[in-house]
Order: sequence, then C-alpha cells, then structure tokens
Amino acid sequence: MSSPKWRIAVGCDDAGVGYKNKIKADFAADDRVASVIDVGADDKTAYPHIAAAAAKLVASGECDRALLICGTGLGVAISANKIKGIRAVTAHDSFSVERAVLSNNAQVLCMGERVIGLELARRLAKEWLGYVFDESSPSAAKVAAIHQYEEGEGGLSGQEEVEAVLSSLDAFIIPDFISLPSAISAIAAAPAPGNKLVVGAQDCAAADFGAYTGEVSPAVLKEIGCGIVEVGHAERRRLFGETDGVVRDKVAAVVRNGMVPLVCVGETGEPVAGDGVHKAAEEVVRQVGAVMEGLDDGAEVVLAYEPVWAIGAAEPASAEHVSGVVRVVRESEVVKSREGRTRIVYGGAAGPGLWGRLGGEVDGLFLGRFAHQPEQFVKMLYEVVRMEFEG
Ligand SMILES: O=C[C@H](O)COP(=O)(O)O
Repeated sequence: MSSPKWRIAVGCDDAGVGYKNKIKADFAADDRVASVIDVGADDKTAYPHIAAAAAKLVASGECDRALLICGTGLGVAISANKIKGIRAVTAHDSFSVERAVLSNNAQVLCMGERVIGLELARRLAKEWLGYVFDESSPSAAKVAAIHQYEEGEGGLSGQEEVEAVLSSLDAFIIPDFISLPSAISAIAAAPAPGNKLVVGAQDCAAADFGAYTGEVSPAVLKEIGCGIVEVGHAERRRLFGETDGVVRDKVAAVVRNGMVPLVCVGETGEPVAGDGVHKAAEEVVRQVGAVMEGLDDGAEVVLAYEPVWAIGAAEPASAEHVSGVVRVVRESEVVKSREGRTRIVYGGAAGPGLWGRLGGEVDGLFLGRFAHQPEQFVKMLYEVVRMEFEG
C-alpha cells in the first residue's frame, strides 16, 4: 500500500505559536504531507475557535488531520471534539500518539507548549505522520461504536425523538409456534416502545376448528395474542405443496379471526436478465390476485414480496428490481381497487443498508436471517427512523 499524503490543518492559540510554527515548517518539508492549512493566523483568537476551525476542515474532508497546540493541549482537544465526527486527543508520548491513530483513529493530535519540550513535540508530530488506521483491525468496531454514540444511534437529536419515531413504526416478529406464548409475554412486559412490537405466527390452519391433527388454529393464535399471521411463504409452497388456493383460504381464516395476513408472494424462477421486472411482476400480480379472492375488500393486508431466488441468498434483489416489481403490483387493478390498507414489504436477504437503497417504493422490510441478530435488527430500525427524520 502506498503511504498517504496528508492534508493537514494546523492551529494554535497565543500560548502555542512557537511550536505550531516550527511543526508547520517541518510538515511543509515532509514529503508525506500534501498540504498544510494554518487556521491560526490571528494568535489573539481564543483556542476554542481555532480548534473548531481546524476540526471543521477535517470533518468536511478538506483536510485529513489536524495538529493543534495550546498551553496544555487540553482546551484545543476538548473544543475540537465538539465538532461532529472528530476524535481529538492530547498526547505527549510516543505510545499515546501511536495508539491515538491505530486504536482510536483520532484525526486530531493536540499538544501543550507548556508541557513538553519543542524537540519532543516535533518528533511526535513526525511519528504521527507515519501511522495509518487499519479499517480491518479489531479497533474499527470500537471506533464505529464511538460514532454510533455520537449519532445517538441514528443521527437524531434526542432519545425522546427516537422513541417517538419508533412508536410510529409498525414492527412485528414471527417466532416459531413453541416460542409464541413466551414472546408475547416478554413483549407485553417490555418498556415502551418495545411493547408495541406485534407478535405473529409463521403459518396457520385454514380452518378455525375441526379434525386437523398437527395444525394450529387461527382462533387459538388470536386468543393467545397474535396480531399477524404469515401465510404462503415460499417454503410452505415448495415443501408442503401449498397452492394459491390454500394460501387464499388461510388468508381468509386469518382475517376472519381478526388478525392481519402477511401474504408471501414472489417469482419462483431464476432471475431473468433484461425483462426480469416485467416477468416477475406478471407472476406476482397473478399470485396476489389469486389470494385476494379470499380477502374482504376492506381488510388490511401486508404483502411480502420475496423473489424466491433471493431468499437465503448472499445479496437481496437489486433496488431497481424490487422497486420495479412493487410499482407494478401497487398499480395493479387487484391492489389499486382495494379499500383496505395494503402495504408491500420486501424480503429476501434484506439486511442493513437496504432500506436507504429502496428509495421509498416499499412500505417496509421482511427480515429473515438478519432479524436473528438483535443488533442488526436494531440497526435496521434506526435506518428507517433516520430516514423519517431526514426525509
Ligand atoms: O422468511 C424470511 C425470508 O424468507 C427471507 O430470509 P432471508 O432474509 O434470510 O433471505
């Protein structure tokens, strides 16, 4: 890897002018330095303004790093750290300078002219240029955690606002049947907004009562507190031979029992180059039409669009594909003519980062593997929340 050429901002208050000028000259003569911007032109300016000006150059990307000098190196560090995205440290020894970069990815080094000798300060500044943070090191996750705290987990201005937006989201979990009662109790006992999480089932019988050994009645699911029931997942269709007709009857059973059906639909073939969106949309609209026959026009439904080839895959379908198919489904007569609320969510390797790429065409995500990892699940909730705030 070739060594970076640093663009460096330097600054000081009136207590640090001598060291700053010496080190600035050292930088100018060092071929690891591409440019030096001196923000401390007026040595009467109080240190917070100097530090903030240099830190802003780093935060904006105009500079890669900043070196700040005041009497102790403390005030400038405190001030620079007030700028979002900045990690500024005060360091007066070799080891701390090294770790500031390699462990903490600090972009701003601060020193005190009243604390160390000039030659040591110059040597440390020189060493500092030689360290490059390794994004693949174990330290990267810890630096990312610092960033997350700074962002308030989602770039939002306060916990109350986060909770307000989370409260406005509809989120559901659909565990296996055995776990349902304990999941329902745990969520009911959780503090708000966690207690708003809807719990649902992964399947149900088409009949409420009767001799259907092994089946789970939708009436029982309702009784224990389920709010949503998934029907027609690709695996139910493929492994258990469920046809559109079976799915239609189960949808009707879910609605009859006062719950929301989460109806899985998606093209079954391999991804098609060229005309993929058109072909997929045609198949999905047909599936939707078939199951809608069992659905009261005013009933709420959530359609989970999952291209079968994307389920369990390494990557989700492209944003273009998802948006294209969802748009056609939304505009189809069978959906457009409904009175009941119809939302379309996307599933199939849906994970962090996808929400932002989908460009607002879908109403939500239907998570598989990523929902098994609590921290990933929370991360995705915050992605949605952040977009609510930032539009
Ligand atoms: O039920 C979940 C979906 O089929 C998607 O699973 P996945 O996100 O692991 O691909």
